[in-house]
Amino acid sequence: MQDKNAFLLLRDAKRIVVKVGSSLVTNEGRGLDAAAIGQWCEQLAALVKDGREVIMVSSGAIAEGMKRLGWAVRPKAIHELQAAAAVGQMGLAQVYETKLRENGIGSAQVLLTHADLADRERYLNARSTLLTLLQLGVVPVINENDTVVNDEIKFGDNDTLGALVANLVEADALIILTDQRGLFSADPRKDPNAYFVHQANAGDPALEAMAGGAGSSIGSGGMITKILAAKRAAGSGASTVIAWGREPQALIRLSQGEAVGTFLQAQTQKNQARKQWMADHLQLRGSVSVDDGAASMLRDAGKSLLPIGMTRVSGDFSRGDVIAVRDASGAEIARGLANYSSSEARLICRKPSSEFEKLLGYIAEPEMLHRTNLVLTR
Ligand SMILES: Nc1ncnc2c1ncn2[C@@H]1O[C@H](COP(=O)(O)OP(=O)(O)O)[C@@H](O)[C@H]1O
Ligand SMILES: N[C@@H](CCC(=O)OP(=O)(O)O)C(=O)O
Repeated sequence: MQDKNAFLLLRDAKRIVVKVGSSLVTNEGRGLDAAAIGQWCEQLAALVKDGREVIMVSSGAIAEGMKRLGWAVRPKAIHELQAAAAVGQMGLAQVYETKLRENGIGSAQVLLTHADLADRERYLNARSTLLTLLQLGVVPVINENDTVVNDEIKFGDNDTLGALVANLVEADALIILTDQRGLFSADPRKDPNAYFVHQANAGDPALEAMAGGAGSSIGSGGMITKILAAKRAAGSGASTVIAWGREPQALIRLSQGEAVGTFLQAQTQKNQARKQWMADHLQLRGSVSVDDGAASMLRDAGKSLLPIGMTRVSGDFSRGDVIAVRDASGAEIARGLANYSSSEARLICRKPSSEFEKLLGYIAEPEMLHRTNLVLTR
């Protein structure tokens, strides 16, 4: 179902992932566009001050590295691209840090690879670090960790990375800023008759037929990766906007519900998507049984599960595995991602968090299952 003016949904978007492409960030490869980055940072800061949580996914490391190394032509050799990314990332992080600080907001650099998100434990680590940063009011600035990935295993374009980050933190919206006003029925660089698409359903196959590849030599994915990113983001309930990065105050205007760019609406609700994801993990790795107090905290008070409320740990599972929670009668009441492995859980079962350090030698989280990582199944 499509809303009459779906952009209005963005007024309630609490957690937003913004993605900017290489051509915008580096002024078509001429060098980091500090003024443009400054304007996005000013808007990100205003959104944080308005109580929103924002994550910036920024490309541009390779293009900026090439500029700094004096390379006019994009190298073909992977190790040279990786070297350029390492050089350029320094500049990228520096500009974001400066511009966000000038607006009174802290920033953090996070470099991710596909392997980080495919591995359950690293996935959970990335997720809790990002959620902690958001809670602290800090803006994470994310890019792919280009120096350690090769062609076969990289995201390649940051549109995909933006969508995976939106999935990871369960964002309400993904805003992709690019060098076009949004999606057209065909590449406007090639087809002067292409018409503008105001809004559509994310995942509509007709959109894939409209979208072409990159229009410039700087960008890498083109419109097709943005359409596929919108489909992927919709999987966890996030709608996507594709808008022109130089549109004045685009982020602020979008957050006020104004129609700027193309809106690709997610068809599933966030909670539903999460439940589905958990339900699909049928192969449970284990379970924990809980006492009546903990069961009621989970079921009735919407709280996390603390080890002190656990009575028994069953199975052999690792941090990040999906496990079931059973009440005193043995019935499953919830499932979620374990913060501790089964052997660690056995050590801290029935214990208060003040004792975790003594028992484990460290403390990861006070909860066995955090509220944001669990769904009630009964
Ligand atoms: N249907 C379409 N609508 C709009 N742009 C399109 C379409 N098909 C292909 N493109 C091209 O996609 C380009 C944007 O993608 P890309 O160059 O990868 O930018 P970015 O660096 O922002 O990711 C546009 O400049 C445009 O030429
Ligand atoms: N990680 C790469 C970005 C890859 C890329 O070109 O992405 P994009 O311009 O968003 O299509 C970099 O920082 O250069």
